[in-house]
Parts: sequence; structure tokens; C-alpha cells
Amino acid sequence: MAGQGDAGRAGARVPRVELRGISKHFGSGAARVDALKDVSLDIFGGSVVGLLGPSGSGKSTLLNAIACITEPSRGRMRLDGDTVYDNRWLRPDLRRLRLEKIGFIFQFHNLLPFLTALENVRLVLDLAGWPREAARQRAAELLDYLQVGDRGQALPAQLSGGQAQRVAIARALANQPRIILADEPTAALDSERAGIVMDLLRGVARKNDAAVVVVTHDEKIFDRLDEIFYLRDGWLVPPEAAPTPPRLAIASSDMRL
Ligand SMILES: Nc1ncnc2c1ncn2[C@@H]1O[C@H](COP(=O)(O)OP(=O)(O)OP(=O)(O)O)[C@@H](O)[C@H]1O
Repeated sequence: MAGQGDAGRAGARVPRVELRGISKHFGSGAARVDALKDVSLDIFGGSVVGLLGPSGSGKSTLLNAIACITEPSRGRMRLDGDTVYDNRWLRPDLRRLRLEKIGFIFQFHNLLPFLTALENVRLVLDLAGWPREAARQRAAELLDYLQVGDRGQALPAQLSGGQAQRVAIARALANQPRIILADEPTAALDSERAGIVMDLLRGVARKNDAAVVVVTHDEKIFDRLDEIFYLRDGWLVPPEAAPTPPRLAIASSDMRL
């Protein structure tokens, strides 16, 4: 498994996500919860990795820390070779950082209901400062790529669940992020659509050399993950000690798309 401090195995490649000794606690005294304990890992471009573990094991906290939404309590985090956290945030504008580096896909699509599919995708590009025409073109191309180009003028309520999720993926990919974080992206989809979503994410990981990190309980997609990080009680469990859920094939660390 990549990560666990074995940077040599990946040669000179810079991990898209590099965590060293990341801990996070909430509350204090008797109410203190240690949600992440000394988590170190590397995630490289071109791979789709899963964050697995029982409920309450720290998966969402870890995903939100990587997304620069939740501030860790200590440790060091580099995104795309850029140290963004070293016992404190080093970048003053985390919103801009997220816009530059990260695409986020949620379980439910979270599209803005009063904007069309095309406008939802364009919004990200407008915020990132893309020129108007280039943004329109890119948004339309992405919707085409995700096979919902003909639904560009539809409002989210007029889309099927699978279509809405693809528009949400287009939005997450709009600014060509090198890190794509997905929280239960397939939980609301049937097997066929879940497979399509995972194939899309895999395609994007390969095409853009992006790291895709998926928090999931969804057994349907376990065999589509290149690598598994398993959390238990806030600790990252070494691969050899992680349980092997049914149908879960842990890929070799050398596997690349
Ligand atoms: N904002 C918060 N305040 C206090 N405790 C929190 C907060 N967020 C998470 N926790 C606690 O941190 C621990 C890890 O939570 P987290 O949501 O990261 O787990 P999870 O593995 O994502 O769980 P699930 O699979 O149920 O979503 C849990 O004990 C949770 O109650």
C-alpha cells in the first residue's frame, strides 16, 4: 500500500495528498472525542482509493480535513506538494485553496435547485475566475463527457438521481482539481449506476492524474477501488490487519490506472 511513509516506492512522484501525524479531537475534558489519531498516508494521482471503517471511525473527519473544511488538531498536510497545514493552517484563504485544488462530491448531489445543470457547473468556474465564454464551453463539454449534455437546461428537480449525480460530478471536476473527494457518492444509486459513477471517477483519475478519495460503506464498489485505507477508532489500520469485507479485493500498491 502506498502511504505509511514509504515515499521511495513511488519514486520521485509527489503525492496529491500527504498526511503526517494528523490528529483531530473534538471537545475537551470528559467530553473529548479523539476522532483521528496520528494518521499518516500518501495518495497519488491516477488512483481511486477508498476510506473504509465502521461508523464513527473517523472517515468523514479525515475527508473533511483533507478538504480543508475541518482543522486538524496537529500534524502536517501537503496537498499537491504544497504544505497547507503544519500544526496550523498555512494558507490564509482556505476557500480559494479548495477552489484551486479540490473537487467535492456528496452522497446527495447538493446542486443548487434554482440553477440549471449547466449553470450549476458554470458557477464553480465563475468563482474560479474563468472568462465567461470559456466557462460556458467547459461546462457544456463536461456535461457532454458525463453523458448529460442534453440536460443542460434542466433544473435539478427535473433530473433523475443518476443524472443529478453526474451533473454534480461535472461540477466537482469543472476546475480540473487534482484531488477529488467523494463522500458516499454511490450510496443513493443502484448497482449499474454506481458502477458507471466509479468508472467515470476512474477515467478522470487517469486522464487528469488526479487522486480520487471515496468514503464508502457501499459493498457494490469495493472491488473498484485501487487501494483501501481502513480506519478504526481514529487509527489507520495497517493493511495486513484490516478486515477484508466480502467481495473486497485489496489491490496491490503498484497498481496504477
Ligand atoms: N463536530 C463534531 N463534534 C464532536 N464530535 C464529532 C464531530 N464530528 C465528528 N465527531 C465524532 O468524531 C468521531 C468520528 O466521526 P466521523 O463522522 O468522522 O466518523 P465516520 O467514520 O465518518 O462515521 P459514519 O460512517 O457514521 O459517517 C465520532 O465519535 C463522532 O461522534
